[in-house]
Amino acid sequence: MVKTVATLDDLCKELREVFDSDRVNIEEVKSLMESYKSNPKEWRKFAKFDQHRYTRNLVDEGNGKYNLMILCWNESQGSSIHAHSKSHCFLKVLLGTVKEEQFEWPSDAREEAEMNKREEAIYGENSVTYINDSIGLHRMENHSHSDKAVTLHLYSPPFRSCKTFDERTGHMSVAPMTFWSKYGKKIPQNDPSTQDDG
Ligand SMILES: O=C(O)CCSS
Ligand SMILES: [Fe+2]
Repeated sequence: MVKTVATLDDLCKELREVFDSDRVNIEEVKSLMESYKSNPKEWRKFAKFDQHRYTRNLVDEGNGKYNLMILCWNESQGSSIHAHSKSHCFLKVLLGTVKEEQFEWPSDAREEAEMNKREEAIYGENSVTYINDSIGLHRMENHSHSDKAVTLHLYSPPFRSCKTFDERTGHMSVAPMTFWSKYGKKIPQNDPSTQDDG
């Protein structure tokens, strides 16, 4: 019997229960996140936008099993192409729409080659998508030129850096995952605790 939740608080509580067991049931987490109908009143205290790049705002550290965070994307802001450090990545759209472009892993790290884009998809409000490294890489973007977007992400286990890739060459770098705010409070950006302490 798939549980449903009515509020963001209920979702946080149910997620803690679900992740109490050691095995992650991907479909169970996806349907739980899908059952929550986005209510800006419940998440706007986490929703901080920045003119320069999308923001990452920690909501819950899930007993150390996952990080739950709210990402805020101004018009046309997007991520780099990235992997998820062998973790599960669940993403729910809370406001607006986001475009996901999925890529193959670069075939050979030694030679420069344009990365293979496999497919792209647009996700609207309340939809949920899932990826992990065995599925591939992706880039997320708020492709709207007029509307903001807000997304809810769950990474399990939490990770503090991830591999990013240059689309033209396949060149890989490692990027630290920092938080713009934690539990609704902005963190001074030179504060080492901005690091994702996953
Ligand atoms: O956590 C990040 O910064 C990547 C957002 S797309 S899953
Ligand atoms: Fe991602």
